[in-house]
Amino acid sequence: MVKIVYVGFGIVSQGLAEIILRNKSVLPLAKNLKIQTVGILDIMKGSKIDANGINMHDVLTNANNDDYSLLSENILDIPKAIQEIDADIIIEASFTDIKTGQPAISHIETALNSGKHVVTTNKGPFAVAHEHIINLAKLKGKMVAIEGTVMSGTPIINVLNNGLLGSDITAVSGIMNGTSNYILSKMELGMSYNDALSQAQKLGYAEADPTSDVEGLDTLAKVMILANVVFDVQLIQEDIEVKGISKITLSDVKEAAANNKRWKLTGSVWKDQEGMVHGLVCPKLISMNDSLYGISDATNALKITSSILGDTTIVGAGAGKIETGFALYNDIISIVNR
Ligand SMILES: NC(=O)C1=CN([C@@H]2O[C@H](COP(=O)(O)OP(=O)(O)OC[C@H]3O[C@@H](n4cnc5c(N)ncnc54)[C@H](OP(=O)(O)O)[C@@H]3O)[C@@H](O)[C@H]2O)C=CC1
Ligand SMILES: N[C@@H](CC=O)C(=O)O
Repeated sequence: MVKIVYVGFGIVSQGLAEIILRNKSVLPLAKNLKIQTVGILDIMKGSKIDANGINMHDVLTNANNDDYSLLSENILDIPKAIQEIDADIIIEASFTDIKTGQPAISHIETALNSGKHVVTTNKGPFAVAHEHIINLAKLKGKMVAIEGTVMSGTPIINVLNNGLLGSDITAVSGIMNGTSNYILSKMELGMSYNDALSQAQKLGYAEADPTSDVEGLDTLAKVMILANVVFDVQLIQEDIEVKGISKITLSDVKEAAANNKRWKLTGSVWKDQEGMVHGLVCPKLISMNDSLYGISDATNALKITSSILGDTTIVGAGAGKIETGFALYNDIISIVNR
């Protein structure tokens, strides 16, 4: 039995819960182990702890009607609850704060210090405190899995950490925010910026504060995570030029289309000839012959440049409930199978 606890029970956590229920709580490829949810800790929606297992079918059925009355415990000290609960894995899916990484950093530290593994989609901690958390996990002999922090359920962190080990990567660049790509794609069809943004919110792609998506901060967080994962370098936010898509108008999009081009919000991280690592976030006009041209809606695409393989491009889901829930699910299986 693998006992899990959700910290933050929003879209992504509910996506994971749905996948687990679909598979009748049995983990495939993991010796048919059962997953049992022993806690849900959400500061706004409410909490519930049950050492015998929470009935997730009922919780999710209610959540689909925006009813969280089953989460009837009012737990305000989330780190204390994480510390005290008897569980194997903490699912950290509270909101991303790219400036401080909090409160997620304290959730993760508490989980590791109290002997629990962590799987998370929260970008803040790994944009600003990657080395600290990985070192703490090593010290405690626990695992921290972060596949969903970049490109949701599309494997990229695992590819960088395993599949491309030793390939001498020099750059990673592309589209890494689903919301802004969705907005720009819909604007190409004539939809207004505001209508496209509210659709992206309804579909579960946007951050709790979507300013982060449209002003490029979410892409910045991913650029900083990639700098840590690929180059082992902690970039400073203030050193990275960041420009979002909020100033791109319908007429800009039409004009680009008339010239067979498309606007895309791009992020890049690369190592220069002196070995210095740089990051950049900005919208770019993409031509028809560029592989990013056909990447539409919430799909993302990242080109990894390495001296051994040249360019390796990964295309796939960049955001969404089930897509991101899957990243957590996959990380849980990896931990159980290790
Ligand atoms: N949605 C997506 O496609 C993706 C999301 N992510 C990341 O995954 C995480 C979760 O995203 P998502 O589910 O969409 O976001 P949601 O806003 O839907 O869910 C986050 C939940 O955490 C709750 N919460 C806020 N603060 C705390 C806290 N201190 N302790 C416990 N719970 C808290 C929120 O309450 P309330 O809303 O009531 O304030 C909300 O229920 C975010 O960090 C996001 O950046 C990563 C990849 C893709
Ligand atoms: N808000 C983000 C969610 C995934 O990281 C996005 O739109 O890409």
